[in-house]
Amino acid sequence: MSLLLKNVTKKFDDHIAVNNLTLEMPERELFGFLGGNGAGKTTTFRMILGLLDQTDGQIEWNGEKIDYHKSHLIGYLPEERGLYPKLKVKEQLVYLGKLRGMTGQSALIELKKWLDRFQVSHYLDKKVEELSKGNQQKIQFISSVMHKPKLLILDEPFSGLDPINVEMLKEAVIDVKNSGTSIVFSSHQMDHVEELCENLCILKEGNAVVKGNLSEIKRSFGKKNLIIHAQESLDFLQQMEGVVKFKQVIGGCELQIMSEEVSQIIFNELQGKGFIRKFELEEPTLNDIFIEKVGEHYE
Ligand SMILES: Nc1ncnc2c1ncn2[C@@H]1O[C@H](COP(=O)(O)OP(=O)(O)OP(=O)(O)O)[C@@H](O)[C@H]1O
Repeated sequence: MSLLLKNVTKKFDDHIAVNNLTLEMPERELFGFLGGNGAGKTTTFRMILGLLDQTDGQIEWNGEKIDYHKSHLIGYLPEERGLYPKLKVKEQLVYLGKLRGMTGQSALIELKKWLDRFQVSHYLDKKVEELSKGNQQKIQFISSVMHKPKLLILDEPFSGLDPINVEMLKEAVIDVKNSGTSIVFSSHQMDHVEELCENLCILKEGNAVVKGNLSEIKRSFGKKNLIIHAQESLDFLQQMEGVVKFKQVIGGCELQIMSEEVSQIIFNELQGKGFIRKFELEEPTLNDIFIEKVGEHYE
């Protein structure tokens, strides 16, 4: 059951929010969807779910159009979190579970299981407005997965969470994937995508500027990172051919180089100088790729 987007375009009046996007997202995988603010991620999600009509192109999941309101097989964590503040967690999530085809009893069992897992069992009878933003997000996540969807769309699931809760949610997302759910998620945090996804797409102003398998994307990027620690200044390296970026760090420098061959030339240059403590060649990070392709800095 893979998700297929074929030449999908969305226009808002004259503005093209998503431009001729073609993607195949493999089933039972975590697929990363990246892009700067306003790149078109949420618009794409809303089109996948049938909450917004595309201007052009086709979107199919298992060969069919998705209607989020009718399908019990879909889960969605929207960017603008949408729980009712005045309702208690229990009444609200049991109600939402029933909308997704669960019995009241099975919804309550699942809810308790998840609350327990997230170490917030005592929130069962609390009103949503009494919970912190991060804890509200955990509840919203539970509402998107408790009916065991086959396709799960998470719009920036980790935003606003502290590092401990980020780890907790990451583990939950991996478990949901391992239980057979296909997951698409957006994030501005490259390290999360790097850690979780095999395949991804980077959008820039509605266009896919990078897409495919993460390892292949890194390999085909060509440029590498080189970390050198030395006792003496390495400033002279910035003048060398093939050095794209040079950054001084404590104890040495970090370079971006055109190719692996350049590291050999630098290695030869430094040989015999006798003051090198560390010489490490690394693949580019997703952050490096994002900065080059989108032209903005993300940490
Ligand atoms: N209902 C709408 N009417 C008009 N323009 C819209 C509408 N929804 C989105 N847009 C425009 O479409 C573009 C894509 O927006 P979208 O919300 O999909 O971006 P995003 O990648 O999710 O951004 P962010 O990371 O900031 O959440 C933006 O230029 C936005 O202003």
